[in-house]
Amino acid sequence: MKDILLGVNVDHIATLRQARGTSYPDPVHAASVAELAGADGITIHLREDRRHINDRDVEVMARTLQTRMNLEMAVTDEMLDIAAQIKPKFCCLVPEKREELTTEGGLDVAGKLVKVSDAVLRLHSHGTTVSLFIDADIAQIDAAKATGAAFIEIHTGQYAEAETEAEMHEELARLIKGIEYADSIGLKVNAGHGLHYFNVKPIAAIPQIIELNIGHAIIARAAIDGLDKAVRDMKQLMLDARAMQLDPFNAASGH
Ligand SMILES: CC(=O)[C@@H](O)[C@H](O)COP(=O)(O)O
Ligand SMILES: NCC(=O)COP(=O)(O)O
Repeated sequence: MKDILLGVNVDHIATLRQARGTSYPDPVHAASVAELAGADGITIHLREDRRHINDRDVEVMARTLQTRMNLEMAVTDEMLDIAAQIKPKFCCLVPEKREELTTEGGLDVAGKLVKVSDAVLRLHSHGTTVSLFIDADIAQIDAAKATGAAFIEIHTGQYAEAETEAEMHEELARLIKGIEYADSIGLKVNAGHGLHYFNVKPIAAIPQIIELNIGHAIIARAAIDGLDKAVRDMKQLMLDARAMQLDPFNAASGH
């Protein structure tokens, strides 16, 4: 069974920096620490409002990352122009609303098929591999396939926000159904949003998942225990779940 990869999202190092308008903490430094601790890639979300990651962070990381950049961005001309300059290894197209606290759902690929397909084509033209951040919904998965994107990233937010074990199992079943379907039609599957140290194992145990992108929980843990330990512990939980070939539902029940 293939090892699962960890993409560390360093957005919220930049959130701390923006809180006071200082030059520290630097997400570029955090990315380097995360890579040395075992991150397989670095995810950064350049939002239209630059509330955390800014253009300087993207430009510097494009030159300094030793693993690879996964640039999350909205499907806009501004962001596509930036991606054409930076040429990240990966780009994940995400929905974005200025008023949202964080990403609230998956990209409506089915409803914006021509726009998203054109964006995928433009990103492919400069060698960027594209992932689409979508809900585990068959119509969205079919639409993602139709755009020509190689990857999808399944939104795990509803699973992460489940309040009861029954709800968590229901969400897990929905995610597994979508992930298995996406894999069956030739899409490569990543997952992310809201994952933390106590809910990651059932998701990491799903064999079709290639990579988990995790940010908020790792950066929050880093504030207490340091980023090196926060990354190493998360990666170990993921590798253990995969190596033990855990049943996701048993893992969700704490077995
Ligand atoms: C798409 C997604 O779930 C996250 O990677 C995204 O970055 C969340 O936005 P914030 O980082 O602004 O919370
Ligand atoms: N795409 C998910 C991601 O990069 C990190 O999301 P979160 O762990 O900060 O919720």
